[in-house]
Amino acid sequence: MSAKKGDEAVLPLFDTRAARGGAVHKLFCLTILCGIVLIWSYRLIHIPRAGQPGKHAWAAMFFAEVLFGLYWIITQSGRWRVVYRYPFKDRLSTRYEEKKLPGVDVFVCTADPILEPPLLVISTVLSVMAYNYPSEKISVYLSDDGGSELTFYALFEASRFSKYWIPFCKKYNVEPRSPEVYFSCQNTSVDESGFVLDWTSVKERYEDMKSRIDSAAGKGCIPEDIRDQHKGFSEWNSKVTKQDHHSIVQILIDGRNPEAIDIEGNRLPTLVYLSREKRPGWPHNFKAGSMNSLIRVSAEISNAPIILNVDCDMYSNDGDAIRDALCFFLDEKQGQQISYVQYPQNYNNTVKNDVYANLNLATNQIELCGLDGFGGALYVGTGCFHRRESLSGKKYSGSHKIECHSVIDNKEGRSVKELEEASRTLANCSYEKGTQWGKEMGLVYGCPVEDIVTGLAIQCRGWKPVYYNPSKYAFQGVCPTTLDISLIQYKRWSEGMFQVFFSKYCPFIYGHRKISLGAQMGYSIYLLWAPVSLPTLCYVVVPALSLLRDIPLFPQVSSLWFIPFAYVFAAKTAYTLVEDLVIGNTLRGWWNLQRMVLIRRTTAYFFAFIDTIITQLGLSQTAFAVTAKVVDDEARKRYRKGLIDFGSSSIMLVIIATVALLNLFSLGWGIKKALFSAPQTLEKLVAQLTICGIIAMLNLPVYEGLFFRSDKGSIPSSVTFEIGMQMRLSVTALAVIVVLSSFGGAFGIRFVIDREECFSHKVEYGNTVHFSFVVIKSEGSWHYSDDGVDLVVKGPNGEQIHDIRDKTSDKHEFVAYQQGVYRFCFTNKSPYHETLDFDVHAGHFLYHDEHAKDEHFKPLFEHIGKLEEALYNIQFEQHWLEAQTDRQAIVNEKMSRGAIHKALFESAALILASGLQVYILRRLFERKLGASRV
Ligand SMILES: O=c1ccn([C@@H]2O[C@H](COP(=O)(O)OP(=O)(O)O[C@H]3O[C@H](CO)[C@@H](O)[C@H](O)[C@H]3O)[C@@H](O)[C@H]2O)c(=O)[nH]1
Ligand SMILES: [Mn+2]
Repeated sequence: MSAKKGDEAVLPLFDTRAARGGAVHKLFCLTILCGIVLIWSYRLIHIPRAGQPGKHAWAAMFFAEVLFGLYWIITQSGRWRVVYRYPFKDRLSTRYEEKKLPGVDVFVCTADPILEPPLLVISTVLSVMAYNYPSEKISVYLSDDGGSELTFYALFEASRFSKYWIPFCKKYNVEPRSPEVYFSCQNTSVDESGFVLDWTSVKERYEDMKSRIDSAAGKGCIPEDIRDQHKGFSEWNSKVTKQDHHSIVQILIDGRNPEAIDIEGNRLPTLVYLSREKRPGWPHNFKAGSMNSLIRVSAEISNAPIILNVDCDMYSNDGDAIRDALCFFLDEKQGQQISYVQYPQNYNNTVKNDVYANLNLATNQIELCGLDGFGGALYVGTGCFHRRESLSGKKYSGSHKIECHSVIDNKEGRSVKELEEASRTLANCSYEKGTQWGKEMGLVYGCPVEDIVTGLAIQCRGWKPVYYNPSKYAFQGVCPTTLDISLIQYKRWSEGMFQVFFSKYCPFIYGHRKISLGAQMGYSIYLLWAPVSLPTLCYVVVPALSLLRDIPLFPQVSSLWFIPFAYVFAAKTAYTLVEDLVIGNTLRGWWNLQRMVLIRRTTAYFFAFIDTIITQLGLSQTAFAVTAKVVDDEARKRYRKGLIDFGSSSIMLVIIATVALLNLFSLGWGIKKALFSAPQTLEKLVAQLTICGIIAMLNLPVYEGLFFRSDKGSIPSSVTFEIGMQMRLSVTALAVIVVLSSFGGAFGIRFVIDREECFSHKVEYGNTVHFSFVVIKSEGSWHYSDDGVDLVVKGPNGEQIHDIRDKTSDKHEFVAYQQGVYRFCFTNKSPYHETLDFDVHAGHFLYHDEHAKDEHFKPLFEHIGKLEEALYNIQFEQHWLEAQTDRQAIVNEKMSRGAIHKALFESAALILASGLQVYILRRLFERKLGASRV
């Protein structure tokens, strides 16, 4: 070793390499940028002139495209200078003896014994206790914001089980070191008899422990005989509640004690339970508050220079991760400036094709590396190694060598009792009063994404963070397995991040001259999630609505202007697709990701946007809704099957369903138009049709959830109901009718009638025939009358079915008991020519059918039937409204203005309706949050 030492010392402990292919990528970006600029130009050059319809829709599209374009520019920072990190832990081992390695304090945070079951928590704790690292240098701290005796009990059990678990892990180098995960995998094909014996006995112990914890959880109390085994249990009495209790600090294993050893006689890591004081009226600042207490308490007890922070569900998946991370901190040249080493968030419960897009492949493998390239590696709250100095608020000042002290036995230091006493004070509510904690020291308070903002603050103090994404996951956690949970999580993130953008920590201001422009932009990729909801909503609503009203918003296909639109869309899509496939996604996984992006943007981000504005106005405060880590068995099964769990009737579902149905209807409508009108019309509407078509395809599972599924994860009928009630315009019905019957023979015509005019319509046996008419205008513009027309309907044999007299509008329906040609004859008795709008529609109504006997389908068909009827009413009403407006327009001699006003009115109504919806949604949503608030 001594011979090699000389040249070893100069070799770096890690390497940073830039990704290949940079130049080609930059060129590609340039072409997209050109496309975007051309799109903007098109919008500016072709603004509809006064009098042309669709001005507002045009403005909305321009607004959306400008925001999309700008956001796209910002996101390029994540791909501009991608770097990868390579630590060399072999060099570390040769350079540092075990004794010389620094101590590591591991913080595990938990907040709720129901959402985060104690068994999950202790599995994480056990996994970090079992690192391939000198045990006496590891101290594990569990912060329990739930203040739960059960969690304490589980940790107490874990402290005993660790005596078997740690030596077992190290002896056979088992992975992963979470006992729960390890034993749930089938992994005993090794026929070393010694191993099998050990495996069996450790597993038995584990199962025993599990059943004791489970039974305590079931009973809701800790058995007396166990309570007597540790003094810590006396901390709990009837007065202790989650929101109101004194600080509890219990050192369960004192690593300095030479007697704290495992069954093989090796030292054990220190293990500490902490539940900081909580009092009503004292803000506890969620996870940030918990981390800051941990920083102080651990400083008192072990004060290791390196801190590893994991969430309670993020177990260690690689026994060597500490050594990898140390390569960065201990590197002679660059190590001293490094503040933290962040690992990506990976999950062990993702499913094939990833329905909720939890994998974040592109983020983990590219974007975060891109940020790292600009010196802006994010701190994402878990799986992060910190330098204690930088986390506690110290500025980078040039020399920060990590002290590697050896362990002192407790005989020389303070007693466990003294340490616990001292620590308790540090975890009291009042301790931080008048200090810089939460501001300049520790994690930053006041934001639901304490991690991101703290990382930014650390960077702005001159430190250089590192993002390291090893091929073997260092940590694995639990990702959301229902749509609700996932959207609530994304809402917290996007809201928290948008708040940062508005606060003094806005990277462009706070980071000005402190971090590079690339890093400032990189942060903004995430900080601006919430506002991206606005252009997205424009794009999923406006083209569809305009299609319904035959207003083209895009250049026609034969125009050169069509090219930039098509290019930008195709290039971007192809790029993300290829990228995703290259980094290991499947085609369906990518497709699911597109759907989730759409859903997140139109719901979670949108609500986050609204809530941020409200918070900015000082009207409310944001809470931290803890992500549930467990769901019931049925929900788990649906998740495994890849079925979207729409779950409870969250208000977000109303938006999801509305967007889905609106686009489906517009698509149907557009196709119908395309089939029955001149090709030029089609050419103008191709782009909108495509947009609606893609959105409809993305939403296939939503339609399934609305109409075809009946399990608990399907969309509850209250959502459909809410759409109907709140939107007035029952999009649900519209969609269904288009799909089921619009091709079956709907017929709408506007014509001028002098005296008499007849129409024939062929009808199948058993069809229900709906018809309606509206008198739009009379010929002379000065003449405004309520003169009506007569309508006589006759069947194939000349029998009279309806006789309507002197009406300006009417609608009826009848069932055709005979197949053949039905005649509709209008008579105009007034001396003027009248313009008439006439609609007839013969549908094969499913709910009239006898064969719908299957109990399973019957409710569905009834539902559809009702919807169909509802649609017809709406269509009729729309016609009537239109006719009224046109009539008005004639009177005013301002036809076009009238149309614009109408559009305005319609959009205003829609916005109003959505506003109302949002309000109700918010209230509901808040109640939902309230339920899981900590
Ligand atoms: O009052 C609280 C609330 C939460 N937590 C803990 O914080 C962690 C993260 O909470 P979780 O509900 O799992 O949030 P996620 O959305 O999964 O968390 C991501 O995003 C958060 C910021 O929004 C970060 O704090 C997390 O570290 C990061 O993993 C969990 O261990 C909780 O126990 C507390 O300790 N105290
Ligand atoms: Mn989590």
